Amino acid sequence: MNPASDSALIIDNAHKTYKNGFTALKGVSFDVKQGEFFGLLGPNGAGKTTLISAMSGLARLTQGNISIMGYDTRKNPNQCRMSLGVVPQELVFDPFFTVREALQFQSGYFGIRKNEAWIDELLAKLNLEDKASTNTRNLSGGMKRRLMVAQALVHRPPVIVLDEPTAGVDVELRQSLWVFIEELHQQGHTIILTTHYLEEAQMLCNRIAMMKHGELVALDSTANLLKSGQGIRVSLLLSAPLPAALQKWCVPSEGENTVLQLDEYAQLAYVLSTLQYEKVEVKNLTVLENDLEQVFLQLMHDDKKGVVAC
Ligand SMILES: Nc1ncnc2c1ncn2[C@@H]1O[C@H](COP(=O)(O)OP(=O)(O)OP(=O)(O)O)[C@@H](O)[C@H]1O
Repeated sequence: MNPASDSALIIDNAHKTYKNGFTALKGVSFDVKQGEFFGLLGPNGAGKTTLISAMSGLARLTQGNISIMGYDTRKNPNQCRMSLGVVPQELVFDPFFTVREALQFQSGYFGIRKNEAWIDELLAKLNLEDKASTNTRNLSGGMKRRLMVAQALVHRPPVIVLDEPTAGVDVELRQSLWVFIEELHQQGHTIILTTHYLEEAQMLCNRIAMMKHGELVALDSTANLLKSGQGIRVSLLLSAPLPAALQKWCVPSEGENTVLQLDEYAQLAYVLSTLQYEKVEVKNLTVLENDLEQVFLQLMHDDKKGVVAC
């Protein structure tokens, strides 16, 4: 590690234009400190995987620099490779290996010979022990996903990037995966996570970057992003259907409650007086907390950029 750097990752003005002329990254810059649990969020096509590919050396930036644990990806590719473990989105395996062989092969790729103790630990932590001798082509999707996680960790990298690690993983496994990742985080690993499950990002990440069309549109602590959510949401249990005059604020919700998204508290007074006038009784009223999904949707539908504190 470069002792001068306390950053696990520095993205400096990253641009990427693919051969077909499409520009997927338009000058992205941010810094992830060592030990952070960092979220990289954005809708499909925002450029997250392109950025991760550039970190791991699979894609070359058209302009800009990336450094990992103080090492430049172009000047020190080997140190970067050793410092980084990427769990990719795509499930790719050599179908002729068993689970254990795949992990042994991956260890060899990093020049690590005696890795059995750590491989056993990874198999146990990821509930793959009884699949150690199973051929990778005979694993279920969720098991393959767990093997991808194990493969990314064979060299105990200080920086771990997880590109949608819970896609296609059932609830129980998802939870056990997060316990394990949280354990690695507690041990000092830097975790960078992309996910479309925003409640996971809200629960796990200390800081979050949001991307849209190859640009950063927000970068702040999770707490500050939650505070930045505009408007208020109220959940109402009503004695009769919502009057037509209030339908414009109604947002989809589960259960029998009606949820309204309002711009300001003054509108709540109007809602209550309209309900009273229409003789609709309010049996229960709850002001809902902002959640990351709401902030995300606001930012994605907003033309303004919300890039804030680093
Ligand atoms: N090899 C390529 N050649 C041309 N365009 C590409 C290539 N790879 C990706 N793109 C385009 O770059 C954009 C960003 O893609 P990328 O996979 O980085 O997005 P993403 O944020 O990871 O999306 P998702 O959430 O769907 O994984 C998309 O419009 C995609 O079609």
